[in-house]
Amino acid sequence: MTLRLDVVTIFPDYLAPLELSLIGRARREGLLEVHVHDLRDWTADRHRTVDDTPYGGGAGMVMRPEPWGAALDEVCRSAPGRTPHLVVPGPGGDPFTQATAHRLATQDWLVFVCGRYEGIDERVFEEFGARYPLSVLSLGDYVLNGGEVAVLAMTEAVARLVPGVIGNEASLDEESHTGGLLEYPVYTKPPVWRGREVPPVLLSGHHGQIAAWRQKQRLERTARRRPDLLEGYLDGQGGTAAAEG
Ligand SMILES: Nc1ncccc1[N+](=O)[O-]
Repeated sequence: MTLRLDVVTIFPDYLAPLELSLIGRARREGLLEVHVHDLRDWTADRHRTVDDTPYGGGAGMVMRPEPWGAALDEVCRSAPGRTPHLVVPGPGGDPFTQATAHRLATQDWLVFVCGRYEGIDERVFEEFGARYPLSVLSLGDYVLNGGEVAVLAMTEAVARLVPGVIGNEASLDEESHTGGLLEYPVYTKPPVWRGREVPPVLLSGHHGQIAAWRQKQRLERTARRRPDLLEGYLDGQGGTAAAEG
């Protein structure tokens, strides 16, 4: 079944890049179905108000529950036979990792809820979290002004895992975070550039030596930049990988 993505946002133009390149072609080829909705279409007042002052005081504005309720009631019923998995990007969410991307890529329908301002009235999450699977996910420990940028990142990470979306599936196997290590350095022509040579092993034609060199590079690079990942990888390998060097 084609993966369907719906996005509800007050800045639909922010999601225009989903029309381009990888995602755009996948949509045209029917591998993906993407619908972007303007939350303001579900407001009832002349000013199309989506926010209001926070109960309990404090700075900023909170997104009102009524427009979200009306929007998600309609959007979550727009694909009979499918169950929507709601995804709420937010700085307080569970970490969005490559494993998360793989998990979401197995769903057949993701509905992204893009909050702005200081967030969305909590009762929206209670209401829809009681009816559908709902995940609050974060790209990282920093604060963006809203969920749209995160949705672009998450949809790209998920969509490229859908079979057929990227031409060369083999390249998915050796990327960063596949298998728990960072990727090895890559080189192409010319063999010498500004006096800098390509590592000779890569020109040797010895595939076993090349694979060993690449694995060593992945371990060294991960140890240097992401020791946290290395720990997880070694646990998975029973801690022998480091000993092998
Ligand atoms: N970090 C974030 N800040 C605001 C909205 C969403 C976010 N995120 O990472 O998904």
